[in-house]
Amino acid sequence: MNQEQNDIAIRVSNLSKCYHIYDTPRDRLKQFILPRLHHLTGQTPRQYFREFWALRDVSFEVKKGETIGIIGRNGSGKSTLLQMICGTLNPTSGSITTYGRIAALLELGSGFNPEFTGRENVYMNASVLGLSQEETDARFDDIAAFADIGEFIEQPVKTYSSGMMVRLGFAVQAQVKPDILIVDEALAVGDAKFQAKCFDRLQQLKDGGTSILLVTHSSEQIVTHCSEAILLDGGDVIEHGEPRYVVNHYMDLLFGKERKSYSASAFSTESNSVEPTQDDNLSLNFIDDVFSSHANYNEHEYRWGDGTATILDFYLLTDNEPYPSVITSGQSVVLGVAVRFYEDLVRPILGITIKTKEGVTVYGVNSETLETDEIKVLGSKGTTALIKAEFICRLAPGDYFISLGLATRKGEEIVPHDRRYDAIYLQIAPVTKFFGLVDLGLKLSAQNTSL
Ligand SMILES: Nc1ncnc2c1ncn2[C@@H]1O[C@H](COP(=O)(O)OP(=O)(O)OP(=O)(O)O)[C@@H](O)[C@H]1O
Repeated sequence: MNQEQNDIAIRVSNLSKCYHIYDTPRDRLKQFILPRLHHLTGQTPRQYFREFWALRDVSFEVKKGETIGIIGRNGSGKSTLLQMICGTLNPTSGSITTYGRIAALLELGSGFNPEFTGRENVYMNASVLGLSQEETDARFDDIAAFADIGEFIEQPVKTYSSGMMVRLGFAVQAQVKPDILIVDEALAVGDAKFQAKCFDRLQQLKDGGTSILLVTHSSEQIVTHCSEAILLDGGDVIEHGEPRYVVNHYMDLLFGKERKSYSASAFSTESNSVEPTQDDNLSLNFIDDVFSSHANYNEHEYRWGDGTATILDFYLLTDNEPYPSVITSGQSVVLGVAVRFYEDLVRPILGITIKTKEGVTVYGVNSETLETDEIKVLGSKGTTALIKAEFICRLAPGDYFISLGLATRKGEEIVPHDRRYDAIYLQIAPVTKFFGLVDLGLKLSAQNTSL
């Protein structure tokens, strides 16, 4: 085995899965019988099924100790992919190579026999994973303690709640220290405390060199726990890379209008006579897209939209410091954005969201929720506008990103013109005043009441 192979835990190459869909059970029967008869008669057989490609030409590698998140809408092919990696489903074409012991936490309680007790299932599960009776004896107390389901460990699994099943399943899989651990959405069932315990355990496994494939609908889990993410849609890999970027794309699939590719020309600016404006001692450019030229710009921003209106520039100001490298909690912040409308747009909406670096939304508003009438009347073709947001920064120390979006409504649907996710980076300085996520400005008072 060469060095490169030593580093790899899973290699998936051009993997595809095609299901045969039969409209009626009779078609299935015909498909089974008739080709055999045609074989005897020498006729060309007819096909009685439709092909459905649940996964198409998927390739990626997972290195040792790496955690890769797989995200996608319902039916995008995530479970199909995991089942093929676990060996419970055969690929139509392509190949999978895995190195080391694989443990999988797939569908709820899938590895359990419902008639057996928790204890018996632990032994069965562990033996499937390659542990001897003695090895399981040695680990049993740890497994039971991790699952923390009390006396239920001696009861048949069919009496368990779904949460208990996941607890026991995860406890077994995690205690055998697999080389590869596959977790399919199962953790979503556990309560928050148990989830936190599982993620601690996943971190320990990761530190010990276990590679993890995590399938989840939770973008926060992907951003927090994964080093890379893969977005599946309709059986295709449509994004593979930095988790934050992939998750933003996923959010657009869920909530956005169908993604239109934005071309340079869509965002290119027509030359006109509008001059850069001075505001709060900062110049904003209303002609060229100079957004990315400023200090707080995040080059990993994720941008898309139809380009009929664009966010060309921004400024950020705290206590007269333009584009501050560090902001102190409690300072007032002014954010200005320059927008330009290339078409007539009715009632444009500007949205602003602040997220932690883990992708957790701390705060989000838009001009509709705030009922900002001045923004509603903007949007005439060829015009530009300065939109200003002001707030007191009450964020806890850490790294944050501001996302901006310019959209209009078409009935119930939102039409995104320019979305600039995670486009502006904020660093909040350490403070000793409070701990936690946000400064609520709590005031303490006391009075001596002793007689
Ligand atoms: N045995 C099967 N026969 C035919 N089609 C199938 C079969 N199993 C899955 N599919 C189809 O393949 C597609 C992918 O299914 P899969 O379960 O992998 O999606 P998923 O991304 O895991 O979805 P979810 O988030 O809902 O769990 C779906 O359209 C599903 O209907």
